Amino acid sequence: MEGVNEELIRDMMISFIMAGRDTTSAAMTWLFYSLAKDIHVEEKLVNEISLFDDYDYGCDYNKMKYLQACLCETMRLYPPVSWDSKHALNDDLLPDGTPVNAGDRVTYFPYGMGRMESIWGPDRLEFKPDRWLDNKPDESGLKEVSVYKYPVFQAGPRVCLGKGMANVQMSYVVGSIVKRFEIRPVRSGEAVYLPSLTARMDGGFKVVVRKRPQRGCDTCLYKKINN
Ligand code: HEM
Repeated sequence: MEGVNEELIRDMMISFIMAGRDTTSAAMTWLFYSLAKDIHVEEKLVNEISLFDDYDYGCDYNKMKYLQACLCETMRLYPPVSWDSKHALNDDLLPDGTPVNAGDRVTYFPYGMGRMESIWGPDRLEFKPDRWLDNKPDESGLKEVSVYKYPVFQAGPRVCLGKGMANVQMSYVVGSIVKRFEIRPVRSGEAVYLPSLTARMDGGFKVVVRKRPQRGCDTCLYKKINN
């Protein structure tokens, strides 16, 4: 492509493919895997999804609290970006006094942080979307968790530019699929998390897909309740 900067094209392709595609597909793979392992969580999610129209999954995704909680919990245990490094240009001092010298590599580790007892408590290794729900009767949101404790999308000035879009995409795809189909793994046993630039499931996720009995959800109870 004459006159077009090849490095720019390369960088944009990396952004499209790695930043925008491999991350969301990895997160959804682990979500389908986690739902198949815990049918109570799956049942609760199907109940919530059946209150919404297909159209709402993308537009009103942040009203679907349990779906958001399932996505957060999946990415806590299986972050699409398991670690990431930066190189210091100049000497610096971290807020806790740790010196960083020019050229040093500093790595943050979402996979490790997602499994730390000091952050998530003794049940840190369990898949429990409820831990994200704010159950105060007057508020219906998700708990506020500092992005510095949960750096799945990075934090600060270089936070993921596609975070909002990723949530819309994943809510739409997961909502549409879970509403219609049951996904069950072909293999039994624990899947293996393969950390890489974007993390994958070893061998992929081979599944059997069955049509789910419909619950008359197209009447969109959510709108009826709220109008
Ligand atoms: C679950 C999905 C996603 C996760 C977990 C995720 C995670 C991350 C992380 C950890 C970074 C920081 C990387 C670094 O500091 O080097 C990042 C950066 C970025 N992400 Fe995402 N991402 C996701 C989806 C997306 C999507 C869908 C897009 C675009 C449509 C996107 C676009 C970007 C871009 C452009 C950056 C670079 C931002 C910068 O350096 O200023 N991401 N993402």
